[in-house]
Amino acid sequence: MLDANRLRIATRKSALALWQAEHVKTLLEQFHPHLSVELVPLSTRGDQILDTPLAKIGGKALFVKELEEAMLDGRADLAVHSMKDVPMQFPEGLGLSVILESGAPTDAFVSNDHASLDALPEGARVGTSSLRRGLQVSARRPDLEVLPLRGNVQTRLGKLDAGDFEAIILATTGLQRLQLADRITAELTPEESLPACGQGALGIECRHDDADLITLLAPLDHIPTATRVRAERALNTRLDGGCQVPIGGYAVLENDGDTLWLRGLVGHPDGSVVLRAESRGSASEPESLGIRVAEDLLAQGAGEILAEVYGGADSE
Ligand SMILES: NCc1[nH]cc(CCC(=O)O)c1CC(=O)O
Repeated sequence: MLDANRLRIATRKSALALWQAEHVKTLLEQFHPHLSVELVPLSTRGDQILDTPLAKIGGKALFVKELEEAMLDGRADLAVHSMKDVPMQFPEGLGLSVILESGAPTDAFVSNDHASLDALPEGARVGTSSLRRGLQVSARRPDLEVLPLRGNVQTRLGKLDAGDFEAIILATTGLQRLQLADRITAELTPEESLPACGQGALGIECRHDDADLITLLAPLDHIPTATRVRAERALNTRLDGGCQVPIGGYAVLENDGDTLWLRGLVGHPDGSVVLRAESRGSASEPESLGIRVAEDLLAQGAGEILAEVYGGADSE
């Protein structure tokens, strides 16, 4: 932190990224009225390459590299990330300092003509580039045609409205944050679409050695969300999951926050195999619960499915 009264948030320029950065700015200025927080909008390589499947261009790290460089060379103090997009490893000197209270963790079914996934006509086209979403759609409705859909939230809705698809699947919270909740036709239950690890939650990345900044960020930390996300990320890490993977992980707190219930899923991208595991454990040890559920999935053959997806250039 160069200046005790001024903080700079590195952010991508998409509407969702800007909303998230503004949200953190508002919270920080509420907790610390003397602070002035500004946004530093940056273009990332990921934003510039829109037509190639993410798995082929090196995954979601492409969306954070420029932000991380800005923090490392002192052009910015912090960056706000959707926890489901944050890689497990951080560059030397950077780390996750806090996890904010989660929005809705679910996926949303969005269609202009059809009320639900089950109500789609045979052969209908469903847009999503998420292997996790696609495989769950295909497993439930093998007759549907799951097609790639990339771009920011508005671009994806535009392609639906243009008639490219009968329905698309998006994150509920992304639509809510952009004041587009009225586009949600039906919120998918975790049984219909198990969310991604960390979905709905925001995290803040900054330099490890920036002790003053870490003190300022502390009031934004939300322990129940952090607990949930730690279990989900431990599951993902034990499965050796990168970002673009056919893995779901979703934990909820029970018993006044004493117990965590974690459900995990790994599937073949075409939906022909779906492995599920779940377990409950102490909320004081989220990582061991995540590892346990991951090992249950591995015992069922998750490793073979994931090796095929990572190794197979023709998986997308
Ligand atoms: N993949 C892009 C992305 N990253 C985070 C969100 C939504 C916000 C969140 O889940 O925290 C979205 C949009 C989407 O998946 O529809």
